[in-house]
Formats: sequence, C-alpha cells, structure tokens
Amino acid sequence: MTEAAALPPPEPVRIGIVSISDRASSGVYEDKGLPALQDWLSRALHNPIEFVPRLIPDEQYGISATLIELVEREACSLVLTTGGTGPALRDVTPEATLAVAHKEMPGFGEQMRQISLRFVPTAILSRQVAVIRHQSLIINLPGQPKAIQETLEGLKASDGSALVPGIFAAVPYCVDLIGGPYLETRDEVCKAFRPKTAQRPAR
Ligand SMILES: Nc1ncnc2c1ncn2[C@@H]1O[C@H](COP(=O)(O)OP(=O)(O)OP(=O)(O)O)[C@@H](O)[C@H]1O
Ligand SMILES: Nc1nc2c(c(=O)[nH]1)N[C@H]1C(S)=C(S)[C@@H](COP(=O)(O)O)O[C@H]1N2
Repeated sequence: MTEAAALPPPEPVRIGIVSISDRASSGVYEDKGLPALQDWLSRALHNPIEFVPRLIPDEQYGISATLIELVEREACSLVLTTGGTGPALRDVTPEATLAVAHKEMPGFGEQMRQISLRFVPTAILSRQVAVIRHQSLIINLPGQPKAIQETLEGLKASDGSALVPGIFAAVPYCVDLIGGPYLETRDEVCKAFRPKTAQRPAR
C-alpha cells in the first residue's frame, strides 16, 4: 500500500460562493464569478466540496443576510464573495461583510492588494475585507472573473515557484484555528502554509 492510500480520506467541506453583481444577477450578462470560484476551488483542494452558490445584486442588507444564511443555516466553513468591492456608489460588499463580522482579518485584504498591484494599478481602488463569523471565514475577492485566480493563487514564476503567495495559502490554517475541517491543497495550484505542529502527513 502506498503512503497516500494509508491516509484517511480528506474531510468534506461546505463552501459558500457568492457572486455580487447587479448586471449578472439581473441577466444583463452571464455570471462568470460562480464558475470561476467553483473551478479554482475544485482544482486547489483535495477535499470533497459541497458548494452553496448565490448570485445576488449589490444591495447591502441582502448581502449581509446571504452571508449570515451561509454561515448559520448552511454551515459553510468558508465563504468567498466576488464583486462590489470598488469605490462606485453601488459597491457595498465590504460594508455588508463588516456588518456581520465577529472578528476582522485585515491581512487577507492587505495581501490581496499587494498581489493585485502586480497585475493592475487600479488594485489600489479595491476594498476587500475578510472576517470571521462564528466558525466561518468570509473573504471578499474582486469582481473581475480573472482576479479570482490572481488573488487566490498569487503570482508565479515560469518554473511554478511563488513570486507573491496567493491569499489561499493562509486559508487552511485559519480554518483549522476556528474549528473547521482540515483543508488539503494541491501544491501545484496553491501550497498551503501551516506551522509544523499543525501539519498532518501530506497526501
Ligand atoms: N459576476 C460577473 N460575471 C462576469 N463579469 C463580471 C462579473 N462581475 C464583474 N464582472 C466584470 O468585471 C467588471 C468590474 O466588476 P464590478 O464588480 O466593478 O462590476 P460593476 O461595474 O460594479 O457592475 P455589476 O455589479 O453590474 O457587475 C465588470 O464591469 C464586468 O466586466
Ligand atoms: N487581481 C486583480 N485585482 C483587481 C483587479 C484585477 O483586474 N485583478 N481589478 C481592480 C479594479 S479595476 C477594481 S475597481 C477593484 C474592485 O473591483 P470590484 O468592484 O469588481 O470588486 O478590484 C481591483 N482588483
């Protein structure tokens, strides 16, 4: 038997994915946010994932209500949003997210802006936040569908090594610390960082 075969199977995880866009939610254009989130997470994680998707307009109270529902009724350990983080009048995702926060996790937004500045100078306009509510981590990502992979995965050199680590590298350990399932990443997509004492044998 190989070492990987002797390991227990990865724990299942419920992940809320929320696309926040006036135009995609009203059918003006096709939503590309939910497929991009689902595709990247399925490539990055060994864990079986149950996705809980929502496509909603840029309405502050509706966004907060959706986040509470995903955390409290749907028991999602992780919730990723995309869209509504810029400076436009209708962009209220950060306010809606902070309104349901028990703790703020400013490092995610800081790192996201560092990564995004390597791709576009307008990253300085992005206001993403991350928070903890109960035992769930909620993270805002920018609305451009291509920005989802850029921020989660970071910037890689041509040999695949990380030039700027993506924000997802810190997600599994954060989820450990709030009592969620043990998330196992595929190193070629995203190498999770955990201190040695928190690591289980690699798959
Ligand atoms: N869910 C989505 N699906 C496809 N493309 C999107 C989506 N959200 C954003 N985009 C694209 O990224 C750009 C910037 O996103 P942003 O969140 O600022 O949208 P917006 O201009 O506020 O409009 P809306 O809320 O109607 O998507 C959009 O103009 C659009 O081209
Ligand atoms: N990685 C990455 N981050 C990005 C972008 C991008 O193209 N790639 N677009 C920026 C732009 S133009 C804006 S206005 C802000 C906010 O985007 P949102 O309102 O679509 O959430 O995200 C920024 N962050």
